[in-house]
Amino acid sequence: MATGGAAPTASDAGSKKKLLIFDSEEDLAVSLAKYTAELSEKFAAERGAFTAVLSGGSLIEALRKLTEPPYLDSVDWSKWHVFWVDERVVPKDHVDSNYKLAYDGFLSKVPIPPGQVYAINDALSAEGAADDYEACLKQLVKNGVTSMSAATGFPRFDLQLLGMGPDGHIASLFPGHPLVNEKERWVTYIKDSPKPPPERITFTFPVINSSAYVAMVVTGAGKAAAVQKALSDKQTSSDLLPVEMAVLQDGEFTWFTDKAAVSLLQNK
Ligand SMILES: O=C(O)[C@H](O)[C@@H](O)[C@H](O)[C@H](O)COP(=O)(O)O
Repeated sequence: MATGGAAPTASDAGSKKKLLIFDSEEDLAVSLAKYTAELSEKFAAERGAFTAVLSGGSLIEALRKLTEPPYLDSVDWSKWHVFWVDERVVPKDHVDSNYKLAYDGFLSKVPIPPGQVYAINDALSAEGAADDYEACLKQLVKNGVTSMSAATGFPRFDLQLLGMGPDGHIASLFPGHPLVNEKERWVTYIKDSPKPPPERITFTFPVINSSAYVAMVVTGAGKAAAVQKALSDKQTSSDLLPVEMAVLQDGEFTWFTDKAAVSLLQNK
């Protein structure tokens, strides 16, 4: 059931998957800022750090309310540690860089200490950058900045803020690509991404699925078919879209959607 006004619809109450449907992208952005600020406060209090993972794409625009009052002043930005779930292997000032996208739209507007923003090493090859990023994560686990999941043996990020492509991909994990089956690596690379640019590094499913919280931010009619497949009651185990493989081991997964994105769902 869709709701009127700014109030979201929550289904699956009680389970660890939630579906929020907003009337507009503006309402979604307001709610996403509140959700993220509350988790930042929770983890800063509990562990003295907040590890936030960003994707590229439209997500960064959806985070814009965090750069405005009240959050600009009320969030303890000094506790934030920022990572990328995937990054294109291009220079950091390149128009395709997810770092540049996030910097221009979000990071340049909030006082996160620059040493706590973990961009890829853009001087390396895709393979080298993935190795380097994984080594950086291992160091941060040792330092206690990033938690480990006792259940999975993979790092447990506090919040992963993810988008989904119209084909159901998340991070740089694309439908039918062998990388979706990676079980050992924390970070890996792809040189034949169907979405340009072709060379990227990406978190693997074991890392995504070890998260404490995931916000899956999906808007627009172009995503409706993938949302329908992912959220319809008739789940099949074969031929899963990457977004359907995002199943948290011990965490809370929240879909932030708008009406267009859920327009093909029967039971809203
Ligand atoms: O580097 C990337 O390409 C992104 O991280 C990618 O995984 C993105 O999140 C989705 O493609 C959704 O992008 P949109 O929200 O722009 O559709």
